[in-house]
Amino acid sequence: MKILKFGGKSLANGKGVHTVIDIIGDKIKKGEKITVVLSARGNTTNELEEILEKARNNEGYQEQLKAFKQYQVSDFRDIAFDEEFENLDKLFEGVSLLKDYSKRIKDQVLSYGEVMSAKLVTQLLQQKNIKANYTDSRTLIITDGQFGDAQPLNTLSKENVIDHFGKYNGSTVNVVTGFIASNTKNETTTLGRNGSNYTASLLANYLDAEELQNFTHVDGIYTANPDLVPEAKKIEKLSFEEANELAYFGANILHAKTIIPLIEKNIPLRILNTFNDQNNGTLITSETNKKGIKSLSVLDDVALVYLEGRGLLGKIGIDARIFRALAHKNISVSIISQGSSERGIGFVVDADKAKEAKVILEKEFEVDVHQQDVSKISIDQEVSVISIIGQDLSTFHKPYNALIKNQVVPLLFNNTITGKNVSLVVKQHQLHRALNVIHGEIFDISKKINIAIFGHGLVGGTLIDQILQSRTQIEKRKDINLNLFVVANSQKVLFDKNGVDTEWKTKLKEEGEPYEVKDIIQFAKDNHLENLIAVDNTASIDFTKHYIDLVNHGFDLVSSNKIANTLGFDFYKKLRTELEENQKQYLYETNVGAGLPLIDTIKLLHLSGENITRIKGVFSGSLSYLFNTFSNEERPFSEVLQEAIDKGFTEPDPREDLCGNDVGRKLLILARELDLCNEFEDINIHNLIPENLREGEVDTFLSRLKELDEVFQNVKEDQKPNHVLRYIGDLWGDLSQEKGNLDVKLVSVAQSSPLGQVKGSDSIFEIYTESYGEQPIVIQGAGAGAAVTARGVFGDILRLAERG
Ligand SMILES: NC(=O)C1=CN([C@@H]2O[C@H](COP(=O)(O)OP(=O)(O)OC[C@H]3O[C@@H](n4cnc5c(N)ncnc54)[C@H](O)[C@@H]3O)[C@@H](O)[C@H]2O)C=CC1
Ligand SMILES: N[C@@H](CC=O)C(=O)O
Repeated sequence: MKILKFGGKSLANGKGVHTVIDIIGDKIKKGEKITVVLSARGNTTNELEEILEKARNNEGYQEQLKAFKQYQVSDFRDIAFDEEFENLDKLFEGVSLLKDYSKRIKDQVLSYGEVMSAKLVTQLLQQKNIKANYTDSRTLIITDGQFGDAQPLNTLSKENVIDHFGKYNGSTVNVVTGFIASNTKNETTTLGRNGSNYTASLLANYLDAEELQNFTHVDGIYTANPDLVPEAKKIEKLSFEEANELAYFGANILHAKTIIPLIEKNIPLRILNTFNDQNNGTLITSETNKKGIKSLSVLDDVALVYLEGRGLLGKIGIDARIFRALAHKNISVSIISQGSSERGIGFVVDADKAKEAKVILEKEFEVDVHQQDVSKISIDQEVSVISIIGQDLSTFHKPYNALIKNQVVPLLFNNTITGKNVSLVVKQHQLHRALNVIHGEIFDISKKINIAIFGHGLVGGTLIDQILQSRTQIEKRKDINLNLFVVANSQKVLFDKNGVDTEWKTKLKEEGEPYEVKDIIQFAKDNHLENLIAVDNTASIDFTKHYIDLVNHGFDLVSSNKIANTLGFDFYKKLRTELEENQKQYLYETNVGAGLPLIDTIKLLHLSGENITRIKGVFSGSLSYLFNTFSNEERPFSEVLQEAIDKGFTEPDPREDLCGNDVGRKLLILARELDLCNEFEDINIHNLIPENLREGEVDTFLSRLKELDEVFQNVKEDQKPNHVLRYIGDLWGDLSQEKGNLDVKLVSVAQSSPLGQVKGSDSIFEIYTESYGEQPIVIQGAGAGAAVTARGVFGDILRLAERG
């Protein structure tokens, strides 16, 4: 025989009950032998509890009671619950007169939920000519007298069940009330919340059932609650042991006690979806699967209790006193953690017991507090417990590190020695993010990286397109899901927590809204987004002022913008301190040489102790293009300059290139990589712009480019034969001192020299070191351009994503 158990949501008005009747009908038609166990319908139990509370508090419960009755019959006009309604009326009236109720009365009130549910389904089955027998479990399951959480007396209950099914179970379906039972005085008791599952597993055990099918409103057990973790996946198979852990740690689809009667008889449990007949659900059996981590589960109605004191050190019996005092008041403790110094112990209790627990402990340790042996007994109500079921401690560093990187620092953690489970207590407001971070880290699914792009001009716009084009491939190859949740310019932002698509430009125009950077931080927080990266593709000094705030709110930084690295040395240091404190990273490979691997190379050489003695070269892609072309071709300077601008080689304001600032910045960035403390003012810069063109709007400057022609034609003609112009950066001097010499200048070099040979928009960097002597390491290649720069920024994003 199979036991079919249907939960409240499966039995709700509308599609619910009728689908249940169809499922039962189909099974009967196929000749399957079944017993049906039912919960109360929809929200019935909660409603009854609320009405009871209102009755006690004299709050006027009549209206809610009326609506409750209507709900029970509204979809079924020919079903009468006169007797049940009359009894409920009397009970509530009594409670409102007494202004109080006992647990015994509460059990009586709640029992009507299951009674009406089972009566209704029995009658509906009978109307379909299916032989059904309403079975009140109070005549079968006998318990102790603990109202609200009664324990079954197995021998008696088993006898009753076998006897009943012996009499009534031929071709008739017994429709049994879940959750309710009775004590030996024939008073109604209940088996605790989710007790219907327990009823079903007790029946399965007593009747040696072939399978227990638990019909719910979800497709099975997931790797995490899909409401909190969108990437959660259904688990096909679980062992009883794992299911037991899940049940304990809050997967309320299972009742903790449910599993034990099934394990005893090795009866498989299948979790199914009433509303999806196409799915096999999750099968729970005694078979263990060695594959590892199974699921994340959450307890969120809990509080953390913490007892601390120097005088506890080495004192015997402290823990015993804590647990005895709490047990005495029936307060159950879970997740315990104690430091080896024994100076403090933290543990978790149900949230509604926390204050009581504190009072009990304050009383128990009154003398110890007085003697200053105990300094603090505190509670934190705003916590949740996450349990990683199947987590081995040997790989626990992965989710743990990911949490820290995402600014979730667990308050406490503990593991089981035999099972593979680790539980973490986290702040409640961090639960959502923590779950997604751990889930992304431990399961075989892609890790989501949430990226905010600031600036979508030449570089930023190209980057967005490159990411959107490659993200599917990257997800396949690297299990990394690049989610662009923000695209912003200086005026507007487009938010999409699921990631913008190729229509981002139009959407930003039409749906973009004015913003401040703090709105983006708040959006990430509100949507519990993890693995955050802010990408700066602006040329704005204003935006760099937000770097520290972003870092403090959990963002890593990637930047093509050179400004932040070339502001005052104090800011440079402060940013790095904040990054270190927050365990965040800042990557800016494109700051020098666009997509060329220059900064990384310099960093590695320096870190490995290689003494860099000089760095020299053509640092600017735009000025390289300008002087390479101008030196070799007989064309006006302004025409070639306009070409460099049109090709996207120059800064948004090309005067930044021509005045030498851009090369100066690059030189300073490299100097600072070598731990030199130079400031921007230390750079000797040869400004190429005649003084009369330096001030004013960029458009005015662009309209006067021709005024540069004569100046540069003269410079070109003043050179020695076979010489060409190059605009170079040079970092030299004793680089072991606090500061180096930084020069930016226009030089004339022999065409046959390495610098003279540079072509197109190539940059060339000669790195002189002690080991390499006179022969420098040379890095050469495209030093500017939107595509190569965006690719470099993309590389930095992937580096961060992989480091996780
Ligand atoms: N073009 C190249 O070859 C290379 C450029 N870079 C750097 O890349 C950065 C971007 O350059 P382009 O794309 O050429 O500039 P662009 O002028 O085309 O784009 C800049 C974007 O930033 C936005 N923006 C400006 N201020 C902002 C703010 N406060 N907040 C948000 N957005 C803001 C603008 O609305 C615009 O969308 C610059 O810092 C440049 O130095 C770095 C290496 C090479
Ligand atoms: N304007 C810059 C762009 C790269 O940093 C250059 O020309 O090199």
